[in-house]
Amino acid sequence: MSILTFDDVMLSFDGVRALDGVSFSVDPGELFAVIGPNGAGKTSIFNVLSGVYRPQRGTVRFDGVSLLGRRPHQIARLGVARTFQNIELFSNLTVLDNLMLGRHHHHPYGVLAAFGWIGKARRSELANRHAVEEIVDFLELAQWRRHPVGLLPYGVQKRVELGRALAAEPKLLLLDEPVAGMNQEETEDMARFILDIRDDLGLPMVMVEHDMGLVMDLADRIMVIDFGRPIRTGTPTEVATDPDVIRAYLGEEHRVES
Ligand SMILES: Nc1ncnc2c1ncn2[C@@H]1O[C@H](COP(=O)(O)OP(=O)(O)OP(=O)(O)O)[C@@H](O)[C@H]1O
Repeated sequence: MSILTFDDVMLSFDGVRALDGVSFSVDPGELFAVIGPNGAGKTSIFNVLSGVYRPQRGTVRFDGVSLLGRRPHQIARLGVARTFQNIELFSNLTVLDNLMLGRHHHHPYGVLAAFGWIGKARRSELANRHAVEEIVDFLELAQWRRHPVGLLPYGVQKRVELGRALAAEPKLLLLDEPVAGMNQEETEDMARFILDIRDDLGLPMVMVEHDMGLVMDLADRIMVIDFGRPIRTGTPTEVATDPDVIRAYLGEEHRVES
C-alpha cells in the first residue's frame, strides 16, 4: 500500500505544460527520487505536492486523503514536510530556536495559557524541547545548538533545515535539492543523514536532485522526467541502463555496465 500516489497529473501555465500525465507512487519507508533536465517539471511536482500549485487534471493522494485543493499549511498539518532549494531559516535565531519553530503545530500553549492552564503548557514546552534535543543528537548539531544559524557553514545550515523539517514529526519528507551548492564533504555528510532518516526513522522521502551520483547511490527508485513527462521509473540500475533515459538525459558516461 503506497503512502503517496500521483495519478495522471497535468499542470499547465498559459499553454505551457509543466506536467503532462505524471504518475508515480511512493511506498512506506521508500526513498524516491525525481530527476530530469532543467525545466523538466521537478519543482512543479513538489509545488503540486505541497499545495502551491493546483493541477488541471489528475489525482494526488497522501495517506488515504486527497491533497488537491488543500492549502500548504493544511498539507503540512497532514504530515508532509519540505526542505527548500534556498535555505529558509531565521538566520538571527539559534539552531535550537529554529528547530523549536519547526514544532509550531505541537505548541498549544497560546490557547492553554489564555485559559490559565500554564502547567500543561509548561509540560508541552518541555516535551517540545526534548524532541528538539533528540534531533540535535540525530543530526550531530550539538556543538552549534546555541549559535545563530546565519553564522554557521552552509552545509550545517542545510542540516538545520533538515532538522526543522524533522521537528514537525512528518509522515513524508520532501527534499528539494538537498546537496545543491555543497562541497564533497558536506555532500557526504548529508547523504549519510538522508540514509539514516530512511533506515533509522523509516521515513518515506521524495527527493529532487541534480547530483546524479547522489541519486544513483541513495534512491530506492528513480523517476526520470523530461518535458513534464515520465520517461522511466525504476531502480537506479534499471533507469541508468534504459536506452530512452540514456538518449534523453543521462548521456553514455552515466551508463551502468551490467
Ligand atoms: N509559475 C509558473 N509560471 C509559468 N511557467 C512555469 C511556472 N512554474 C513552472 N513553469 C514552467 O513549467 C516548466 C517546468 O518547470 P519546473 O520549475 O517544474 O522545472 P524543473 O525541472 O524544476 O527545473 P529546474 O531543474 O531548472 O529547477 C518550465 O517550462 C517552467 O518554465
